[in-house]
Amino acid sequence: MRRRSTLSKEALASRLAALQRRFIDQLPERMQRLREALCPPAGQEACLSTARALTHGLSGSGGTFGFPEISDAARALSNALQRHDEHHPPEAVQPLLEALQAAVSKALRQGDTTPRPLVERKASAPADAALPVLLISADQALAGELRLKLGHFGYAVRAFDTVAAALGHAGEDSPLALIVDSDFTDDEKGGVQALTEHPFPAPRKPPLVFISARDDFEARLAGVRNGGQAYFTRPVEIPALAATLDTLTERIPPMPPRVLIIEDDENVSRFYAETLDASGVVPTCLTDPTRLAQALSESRPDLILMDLYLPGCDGIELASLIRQQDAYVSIPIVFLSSETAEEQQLLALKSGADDYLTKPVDPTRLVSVICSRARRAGVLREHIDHDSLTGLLNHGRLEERLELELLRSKRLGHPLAFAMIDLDHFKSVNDSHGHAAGDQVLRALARLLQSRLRRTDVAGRYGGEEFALILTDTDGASAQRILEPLRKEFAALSHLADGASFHVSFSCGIADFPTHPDAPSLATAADDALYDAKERGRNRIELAPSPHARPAA
Ligand SMILES: Nc1nc2c(ncn2[C@@H]2O[C@H](COP(=O)(O)OP(=O)(O)OP(=O)(O)O)[C@@H](O)[C@H]2O)c(=O)[nH]1
Repeated sequence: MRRRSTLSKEALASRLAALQRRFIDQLPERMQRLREALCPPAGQEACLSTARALTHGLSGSGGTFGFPEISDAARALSNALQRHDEHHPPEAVQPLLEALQAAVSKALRQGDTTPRPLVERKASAPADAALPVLLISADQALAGELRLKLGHFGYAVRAFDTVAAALGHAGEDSPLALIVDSDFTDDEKGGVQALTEHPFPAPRKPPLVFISARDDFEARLAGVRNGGQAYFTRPVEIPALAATLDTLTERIPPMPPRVLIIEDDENVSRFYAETLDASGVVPTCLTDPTRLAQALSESRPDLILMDLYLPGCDGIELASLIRQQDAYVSIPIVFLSSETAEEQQLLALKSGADDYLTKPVDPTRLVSVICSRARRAGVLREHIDHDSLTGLLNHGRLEERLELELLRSKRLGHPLAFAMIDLDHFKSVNDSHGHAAGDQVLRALARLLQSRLRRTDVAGRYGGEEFALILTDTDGASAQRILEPLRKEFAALSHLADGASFHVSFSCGIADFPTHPDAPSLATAADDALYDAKERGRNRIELAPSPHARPAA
């Protein structure tokens, strides 16, 4: 599995130091422009709008780069320039300009101030390591079922019937998760509490998952109070439990949250980007608000971090513009500004913003506000965008992704393959083994697709027993070669229902870009190829011919 590389503390410090250096290097030129705007050479007029923009920029960025005196002096000058005629600076401007110059000169002398403290990224569990799990349950049947079925998902379950027995072995097993089957009755409570009250006999206390026959408020609350990070009611849905274990053990690392930074000062924007990047967030910077639509559709952010003052329009207008589009109604927007007036902050929040950070923002606060909001928004979006049975992208989102990936392929001149997969004789699977067994088959295929495809590929549930795949940078023939082993592996997979074992196969149709130039023609061609695969006997993959190919004589 590919992972994002972790930026070391030293590497981040050196990148931030470089940005700070750039900020310092630009100070003389910024001051020169400010002087020209406020005290123009004889025969020229002052230009207060330019001076306001320059002082505003300095007040926002000074503190960010460790020079709060520059921010304070620039803000004082900026305030003095408000409500004055464009070409007539107030008399008080000279001492304020000199105070700013003094702060700037001090920064230039100071030169190499160290950047602020950084936040370290959390290490995650290795992707392919064996995953020991401890189970505490007095129910032998449940223990046997979990051992067998979680074993299919790569977990080695070791079961104990009491907390004391499990704790006795936890030191040697170093489990990555602990599953406790409990009904939180008075008898048992002592045992469950022992988990939280006694030091865990391993270097790291593993995440705790409760399984219970109870689904009432008191039992769920007891689960939370005893440190449970997940709660399942019996009968346990094993794939859902396995998916939760995957997340808690970080076997499948969560997608890093994406943040779009809209800030016209490139230096400041890069500072936020570097700080967030070091905390596991994927930042995209936008300095020109007129390119907002493209940035939103390409970066698909979980959160927008936006300056309140931007060239051409202000942040409040931009937030309203974003909120007026259905697709972006739920994206959290956090404003950043050196504006401390409460009235202005309230206005920003009224326009649809979710939070307001005052510049200069301490990097630790920036990371904590942005990461927690972006992660929660990401989880919410995962639920909205994904099919609840298989966890794959739903039909609507898959179509959006196809449009987006096509745009990218066109721009880069790369091929793209679109594949449609349909389970064979699935009606008879449901009829013979029951709908629940049919659902298990759908999940098994989804899991196989997720585990075998590259992270850049996209898998979705197109409809009932139909799936679709987008394989980027891949032509049709290569896609066929990639999917052939998957087809064989799936057909060889044994499914179990009521003690009986059975097999299911799938048929697949593939079409590619640029042979088929747009989303509708790709989908139609892949669907036709799928129909051919069914006609030719099922359990096979067909590649759509080029629409320009001459039919065989
Ligand atoms: N278990 C389960 N079955 C589903 C789901 N969605 C659709 N199906 C079933 O999938 C079956 C599709 O049947 P058909 O379209 O007749 O096709 P088929 O039996 O797969 O036959 P071929 O596609 O021709 O090989 C129907 O019985 C649907 O009820 C689902 O979410 N769960």
